[in-house]
Parts: sequence; structure tokens; C-alpha cells
Amino acid sequence: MLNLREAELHVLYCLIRKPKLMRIANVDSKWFAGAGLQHLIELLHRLDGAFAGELDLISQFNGAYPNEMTRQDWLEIDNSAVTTADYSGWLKMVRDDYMNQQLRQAAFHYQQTPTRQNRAALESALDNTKQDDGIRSDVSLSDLADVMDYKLDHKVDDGLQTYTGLNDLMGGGLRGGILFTIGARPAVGKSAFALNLIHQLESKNKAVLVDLFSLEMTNNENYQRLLAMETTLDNSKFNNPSVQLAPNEKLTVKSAMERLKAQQLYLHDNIFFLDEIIAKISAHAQAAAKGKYLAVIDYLQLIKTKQPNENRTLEISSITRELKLLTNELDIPIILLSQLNRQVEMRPNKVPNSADLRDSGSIEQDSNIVAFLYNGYLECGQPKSYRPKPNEPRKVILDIQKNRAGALGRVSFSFAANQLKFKEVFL
Ligand SMILES: Nc1ncnc2c1ncn2[C@@H]1O[C@H](COP(=O)(O)OP(=O)(O)OP(=O)(O)O)[C@@H](O)[C@H]1O
Repeated sequence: MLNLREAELHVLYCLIRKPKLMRIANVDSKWFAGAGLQHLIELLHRLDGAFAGELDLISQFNGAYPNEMTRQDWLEIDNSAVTTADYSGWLKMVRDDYMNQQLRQAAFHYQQTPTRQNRAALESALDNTKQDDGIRSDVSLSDLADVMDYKLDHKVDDGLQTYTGLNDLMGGGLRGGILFTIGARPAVGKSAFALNLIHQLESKNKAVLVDLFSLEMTNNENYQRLLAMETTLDNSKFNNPSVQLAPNEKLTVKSAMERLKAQQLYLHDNIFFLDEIIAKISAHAQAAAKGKYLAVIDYLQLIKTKQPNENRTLEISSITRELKLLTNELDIPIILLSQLNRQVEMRPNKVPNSADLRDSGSIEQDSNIVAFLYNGYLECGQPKSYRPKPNEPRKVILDIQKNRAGALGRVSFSFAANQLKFKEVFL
């Protein structure tokens, strides 16, 4: 996670290269730490772009404020080497930190000396934190060109890797800003598939933080499923492991438990309200390193809201809207599982489509990617549904039918239901 000092340096790096950024939002010198950075902001305000590059700025600064900034300070700013696309986010961080600091100080003074005057100061500090900061991320084509320029010379993050076929269709992996909805009929294995995706992601990417909101299964059930996947032991043996597991299997389980401990996976079986889900996601996403966070919600139709709407379609629309906005705001991917209505059972080929997403068309509208999971296999590239046989691995297709920034296509899996394990089938 970016620290405050880095955010300050990034803001200055951008302002020195693009002084016009000063005009898109107020930049107050008070928000910055230390006389050097504060005076540099004041000088940038006064010059309003009238300097010929960084060297000229340094010489004007040294003339006005001798010995306030060392060569090392300037080098630190230079080392930022960022694009200006995230300027508003860094400025906001610097501003918010200052406002919160003022609020803490005012609260401390009021607690020590609860006078009317100190109370007014506290109220005003609180008002300041709530005020619209006017910091907007207006992005011009020239800003976007900067970003593309940067990407032409630097390899950008591929996103979070999961199954190979899925990575290919997504043109990389799971990236920020993606709401990925997976719909399936009950018992096809969508909860199990979500756990498998997380498992893939934890094994193929370093230091990823994942939140799994499971609104229908307990943490214990999910943990047992994780152990079954990790050990390839029958899931039912974990119901009474002391009796049902052989001594060598217990050793296998213990080492699987150790491996799982290393993962930053948080299971939540007691959070049902949308605003609580959002609060948890916001806290963890901001604590995680950039590009290293994923939230999975199992499943949409069980999410509750504090202002329930009699019209469930409208309520579901507001939930998917909020989740979509959250992916953009925090620049994170969210995987949202969804039930399908029964119509799909009536169709001869039993291949689901967007019309089967229960409760609302907003699910398709708000999602960047919509995929369906169903029992089936590919024959000459075409999906064939089938009825799985007991005690045999099932054939399952993940069918991507909407993909805003990538290809449509299908990925085939073999699903060992007793181990809850999905293996990709390469055709
Ligand atoms: N020990 C086991 N042996 C055989 N099959 C099992 C075992 N444990 C789980 N399963 C099967 O694996 C599948 C797991 O489904 P999962 O709970 O992930 O489905 P889902 O699509 O999320 O459905 P729902 O919405 O009903 O929960 C189910 O079909 C279940 O019957």
C-alpha cells in the first residue's frame, strides 16, 4: 500500500511535469509535510507554469528558499516516475490525511479541555472532512496518451491469474474494475467453482488478499471444502475426521492445513447486508497491495439491503450497480455468483443465457463479464448438455457470454464433486 510520503512525492512529480494540474483542483501547501514541500507548492502556485523545466524550477526554489530542499529531496521526487493518470487519487490521499489529522487534534483538545470554543473547533474540523474536496479525476486525451506512452515502454501487470483458458479469454487475468458474474443452476457447483478459482489464484499469484462472502455456507463447510480440494480426499470424510480419516490421510491433511495458513483468504459467513460487505471490501482492498485483491460473493440473490424494496428487481439492480461502482472506485475485481431461474431447464439444450439470470437484467448490464456454469462438454466446438453420472467426474463448461474487454468463449472442466475439485480440460 502506498504511504503518505510516496503520495506527496507523486503529486509533486506530476505538478512539476504538468503544472496545469494545479488548476483542476485546489492544492493547499498546508497538506504537505515539512517546510520544503510546502514552499515548493507555494512556488508552483506563484509561477503558474512559468518555469523552463525542473532544473529552472530548482534554481528558482533555491533562490527563494536557500537550503530548504537537498539534492536527495529532489531525487526522491524524480524517483516517483509515475504517469499523471492517478494524480487525483494521490492528491486526495494527501488532502484526506491532513483533514483527518486536524480532526484528531481537535478531538484531543476538546477531550482535554471541553470548552465551547474547542467544541466549535472540533465541529469545524469534522465539517472540513465531510466537505466536497473538489478533486475530480478529469482525464484528457493527453493524460490518456501519457498512460499509453508508459505502457508502450513498460510491461503492465497482467492481472490475477487463474485457469489458463480463462486468462486467455480475459487477455491476461482478473484486473481492477471488473465485475465478473457467474450464473448457474443449484448444485452444478458454482460455490465449489468459486473456491477453485480462489485456490488457483492463491497458487499462481503472490501475496493476494481474498475475501469470500459466503451467504449460504458456513466458514467450517468452506474450510472443509478447501481441505478436500487441497488433499483430493473425499469431502464427506471431514464431517468426522478423527474416525473417517486414516492415519496417513491425517498427515496429508495437516500439511494441507499448513499450506492454507500461508494464504490471505478471509471467509465471511456472517455478513449479509450490502453496506457491510462494501465496508469490509473497502477496508481490505485498501490494505492490500495494488492489483492484489479479490472479493468473491456467493451469491447475489441472498444479499440483503438496509432499505429493502418490495420490488426485488429494483433492489437487485441497486446491488449490482453499487458493486460495479465499487470495482471502479477501488480498482479491484469482484466475482459475483448468481442463481438462474428455472427456464433453462425447459429448453432442449439446457444451455443458460442472460435471460436466465434471476431477478434482473441489471446483472448483465452492470457486469463486465458474464459467464454460465453448466453440466456439459464441447463437441466440434458446440456445447452439449448432459446428465452427470454418480461417482464419475462431471463434465462442466464455463461459458463466457459477455466480455466487455475480451473474447467470448468456453472453458471445459472436469469436476470431481466428492473432492470439490475443478480441473481444466485442454481440448
Ligand atoms: N462428498 C461428496 N460426494 C459427491 N458429491 C458431492 C460431495 N460433496 C459435494 N458434492 C456435490 O458437489 C456439488 C457442489 O455444489 P455447490 O454447493 O458448489 O453447488 P452450487 O452450484 O453452489 O449450488 P447451491 O446454490 O445449491 O449451493 C453438488 O452437486 C454436491 O452434491
